[in-house]
Amino acid sequence: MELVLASGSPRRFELLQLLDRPFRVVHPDIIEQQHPHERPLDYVERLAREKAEAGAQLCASEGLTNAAVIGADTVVVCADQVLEKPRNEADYKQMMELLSGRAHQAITAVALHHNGATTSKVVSTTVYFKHLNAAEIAAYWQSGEPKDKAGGYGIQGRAGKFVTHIEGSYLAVVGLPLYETEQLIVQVEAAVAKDNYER
Ligand SMILES: Cc1cn([C@H]2C[C@H](O)[C@@H](COP(=O)(O)OP(=O)(O)OP(=O)(O)O)O2)c(=O)[nH]c1=O
Repeated sequence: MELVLASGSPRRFELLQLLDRPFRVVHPDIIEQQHPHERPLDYVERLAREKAEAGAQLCASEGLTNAAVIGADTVVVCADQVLEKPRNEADYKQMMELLSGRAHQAITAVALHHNGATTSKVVSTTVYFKHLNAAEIAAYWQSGEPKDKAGGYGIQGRAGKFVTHIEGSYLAVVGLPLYETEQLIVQVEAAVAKDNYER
């Protein structure tokens, strides 16, 4: 079984390295569009599963049929609004004004596809932001950090100083919850070992 990360996120690459298992990376391209009335938790989980499954197809097209492929997705949810990557500075500003001085959910789903089946877990973390003034919001955009991050911020970067506390998983906010990811891998490994034993 070969482990594969289906992601272009440098955060997910760095985090997955911490599991000390060799893996390769593929870059599937999927459409990230919430369905009407789709709950945020369901949306994030669907995207993680679609990324893992699209990654498995890419692997299969390269002749790698025994891959265990990881996909993940992160969104921020605040006041019933789903915040993904900001489209531009104005979009970013709206996000920061919404997040300022209140709590929101950072939701990450991780999925693992192996041998035609996909398993997944969703982790929701509550993140509390201090009140942000216009100068702080403008300066943070100039840092370049917000552009490629859900909700327009990176807790692991300069936005760390905006966060008063969290309830949940820090690594899930950054993009890949390691405990849950390891659990999914171990479950698949156990199923493969059982299958080999019974043959
Ligand atoms: C909230 C938050 C998000 N993020 C990042 C994690 C993800 O890379 C990104 C959310 O976008 P995603 O669409 O989940 O992922 P992605 O497009 O970066 O990568 P992939 O190829 O796997 O689809 O936001 C942080 O780095 N720090 C944070 O605090």
